Amino acid sequence: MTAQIIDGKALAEELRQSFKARVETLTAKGHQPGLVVILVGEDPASQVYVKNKVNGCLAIGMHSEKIVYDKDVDQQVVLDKIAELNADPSIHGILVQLPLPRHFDEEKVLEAISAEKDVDGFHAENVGALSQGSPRFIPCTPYGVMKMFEKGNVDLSGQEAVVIGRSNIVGKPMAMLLINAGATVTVCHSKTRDLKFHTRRADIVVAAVGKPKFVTGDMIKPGAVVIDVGINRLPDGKLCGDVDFDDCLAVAGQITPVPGGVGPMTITMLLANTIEAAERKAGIR
Ligand SMILES: Nc1nc(=O)c2c([nH]1)NC[C@@H]1CN(c3ccc(C(=O)N[C@@H](CCC(=O)O)C(=O)O)cc3)C=[N+]21
Ligand SMILES: [Mg+2]
Repeated sequence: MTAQIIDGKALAEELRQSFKARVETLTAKGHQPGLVVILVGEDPASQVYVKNKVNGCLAIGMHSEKIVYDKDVDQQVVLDKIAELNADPSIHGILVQLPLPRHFDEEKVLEAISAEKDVDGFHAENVGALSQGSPRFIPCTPYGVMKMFEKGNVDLSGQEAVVIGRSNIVGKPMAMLLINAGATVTVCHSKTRDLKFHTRRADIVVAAVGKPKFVTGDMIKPGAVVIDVGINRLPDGKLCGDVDFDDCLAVAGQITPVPGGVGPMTITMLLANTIEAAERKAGIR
């Protein structure tokens, strides 16, 4: 048996094409969607992601700009910029690229972003709305994964789902979305005693651990859907996920690749959230 591959890159492109008309309508009404990405420091991987985000916006007619600060910048400078962007009617989405340098209070920075412009969905108000089952902005990576389930015709209701990783960015919101969709959800993490016991009985496994090729074929139930959220840079410069793709390919029913899986979908859902923010402001939804 060979798993069906869920092509995130193709789905991302399909969705981005469908966004163009919405952007055009908004622009004609004087509400061209605008996203600002704030980057602190010069981490090369972050620079690539930020460039992909800005270019993804521009390619479908949105406005986008990045603001780059030196890694030693005073936190107050960033907070003042966020306040300015909160008040700027031409900007609908604000994203502060994580992680921030150590002298930053990450929570304070994220809470400074207006909840209406928090296209990452990391603001406490938006986290609360999601956990109550009435999301306003869904965090981009888990949102992208949900779209991939849709594309792969994965019916989540009643399914056993295991999320590996409990981060605020991926694991927790992913678990919330799966619960809201009717799955029975187990969240595993570094303290989990017998990980394989859990993953072996799962119909759906979402890996967000940050360890290259961590999930192997023997951990997977035959036919399961395996979603790889990991982005690990190997010493040879190659990108690799948290899933041992070649090993799981023979066991899984459906699987996502890295690159070309969840990553492109993350950026696509960032565009979707920014467009949605502009539509709300324009009174379209
Ligand atoms: N506030 C904030 N929001 C984020 O959404 C956020 C963040 N901070 N910090 C970093 C992570 C990481 N992230 C990625 C997005 C796209 C790809 C992506 O497009 N990956 C391509 C490959 C890109 C490459 O070649 O490096 C792929 O998987 O095919 C990867 C990683 C968003 N993040
Ligand atoms: Mg963890």
